[in-house]
This record gives sequence, structure tokens and C-alpha cells, in this order.
Amino acid sequence: MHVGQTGRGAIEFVKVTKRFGGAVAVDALDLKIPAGTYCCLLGPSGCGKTTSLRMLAGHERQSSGDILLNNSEISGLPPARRGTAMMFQSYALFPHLTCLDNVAFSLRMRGVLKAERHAKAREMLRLVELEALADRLPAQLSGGQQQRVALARALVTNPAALLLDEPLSALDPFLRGRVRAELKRFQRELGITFVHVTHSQDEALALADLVVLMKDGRIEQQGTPFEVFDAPRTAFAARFMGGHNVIRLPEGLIAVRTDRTRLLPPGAGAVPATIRDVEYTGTGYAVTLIGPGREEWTALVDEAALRARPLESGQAVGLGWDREDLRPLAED
Ligand SMILES: Nc1ncnc2c1ncn2[C@@H]1O[C@H](COP(=O)(O)OP(=O)(O)OP(=O)(O)O)[C@@H](O)[C@H]1O
Repeated sequence: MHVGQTGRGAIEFVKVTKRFGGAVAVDALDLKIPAGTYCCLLGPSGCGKTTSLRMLAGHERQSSGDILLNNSEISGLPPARRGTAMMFQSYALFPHLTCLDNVAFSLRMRGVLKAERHAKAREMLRLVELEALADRLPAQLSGGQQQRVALARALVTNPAALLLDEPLSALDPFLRGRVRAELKRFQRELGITFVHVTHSQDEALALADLVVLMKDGRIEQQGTPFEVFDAPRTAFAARFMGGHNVIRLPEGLIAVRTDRTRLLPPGAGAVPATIRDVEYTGTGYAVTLIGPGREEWTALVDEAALRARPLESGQAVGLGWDREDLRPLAED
């Protein structure tokens, strides 16, 4: 038993493997997600994050291993009896049903009486601040509103864990930011576990309490957003999380954050480079650099520094950093 959990929805994958024919999609996954955690499964296309989520939801059966929710093995249960609810990439609302009936749908399937399921659905619409639009059809809602109805529909069964598969990818950038903030707020208010699959590191950094970075069906690195971003363990993690330069030094491979990479006079610093471009970013400048082995690096430079020492493409520089900003990497 786990002790001292206050939120709901503790999840555990114990040596979970999924094979499709001869191919291994998820490879002996061991993962503990504490109750009440916002967890993002992050990684490139094909790394196994959706398959992991689908196994948790019960839409896919693992080849071996155990999946536990609140310390109970759930692998034998159908999706509707697991205590999980899934929200899909497309909102997939029923077009001919009102918002209220969309939200109440799964309760109808479970035989809940009309008065009770409508009362519960209204409560969920209140949570997502759409009570006033209860009688509208999905086509009469904006994309962001449809997304909130989909969320209310997933939450109406009172799940211990909400599973979200790329929930923001269909939204335009403005809405994406807004819905993202709402997801975080709902998760905090409900105190349940959210498991959110994304290939966007920004999304994971903004939302997660626990970032799980996957590669080839395995966990490459996990931790708080700060831990995973600030101290990548491998070149893959450094490159995927972004914001780092991966540099080979005689003593080994290292990462250093682009905002901690200093441009020094030629001959100074640890490695030589040539400036390729200087781009204005609004808050400063992004200087792209080419290393002696054609490596591409970036240094973020603020306006004052650029004014003090103008930089131009073609210019030779040295790259330096403070010792505490250097992150040694394990070889991939
Ligand atoms: N039903 C299936 N049959 C055969 N292979 C599958 C099936 N589903 C997934 N795979 C394979 O398993 C691997 C992991 O797929 P998965 O969908 O979990 O990756 P993902 O990280 O979610 O990728 P994406 O971001 O593209 O959705 C991939 O190589 C994929 O081709």
C-alpha cells in the first residue's frame, strides 16, 4: 500500500510490454504516477506513449505486465469499469445531441435515470462554465467550447484518472494556450490524476507535475519539468526538450542551455564557432552558430549585450559557459 496519498488515482505500470506482431511498442515499462498528479507522457512519434495510454484505458491489452489503479490490478476490466475516462484528440461530440445530452451520454449507457443524469451533466457543465449553453448543439459552439464539453463528458463518470490523447493538437495556438491553462485548473480543482499524451515539450513543461519522456517504448527520463529540462541525462533528452546545445568536448558529451551559452572573442572559451544568423526574438536575439564539425548551436543574447558587442554573420567567436551550467550527458 502507498501511504499518505491525498489525491485520487494512483497509477502503476509494472513491467508492461506491448508487442504488435514481432514489433515491441512498449518495452517493460515501469512507471509510478502518484495520486493527484498531472503526468505528461512525452516523446516523438512512435515512442509508445499512445499505446501506453490505451492500455491504461483498456482499449488495448498488454502482452505482459500489470497495470494498477489505486493499488488494484485493472487489466481484466473493461474500459467503463476501470475508474478511468478518456478524452480524445478530436472532440468527437455527437452532432445531433445537445451539450447536456452529450455530457450525460455515458450515464445513459450505464442506465442512470434521466433526472439524475441531467443533474450530474449540469454539474459538469457548470464546472467547465458552459451551463448557459446546455441546450445548444455542438455545431453552435466554438472549438474551445466543444473541447470543454468533451472534458465535461469525460469527467461525468467521476473517474479517478482522466486520460487525454493530444487534447490540444486540433486547436489554434491562441485557444491552445487558453485550454491548456483550463486543463491545469480543472486537474487541481478535481484532485484526480491526469495522464496527458503529447509530443510537445512546451505543453509538458507548462502542465506537468511529472514529465515522462519516452523513446523506443522505454522511459528515457522522468522528473519534474525543471529536472527534465534543466538536467537532461542524454543527448536525446537535451535535443527533444530543446533549449540546449549538445557539444562534444575532449572529456565527453555535454549539454549547456542556450540561455547560458556565452559568446566570447575567438580563441576564448571551450569551443570555436562561426555565427550564421542573428535573429531578433522580441525579448532578445537568437544567434545561430556553426561548430568546427558543422554542428548547429544557438546562443540567446539579450539586447544590452548585443549593443555592447555587435554580432554579425560570418564572425568567429568562442563559446563559453559557467562551470555550474555544464551538464555531462550519458552517451546514447
Ligand atoms: N494497432 C497497431 N498495430 C501495429 N503496430 C502498432 C499499432 N499501434 C501502434 N503500433 C506501433 O507501435 C509503436 C508505438 O505507437 P504509439 O502510437 O504508441 O506511438 P506514439 O508515441 O503515441 O506516436 P504518435 O505520437 O505518432 O501517436 C509504433 O511503432 C506504432 O507503429
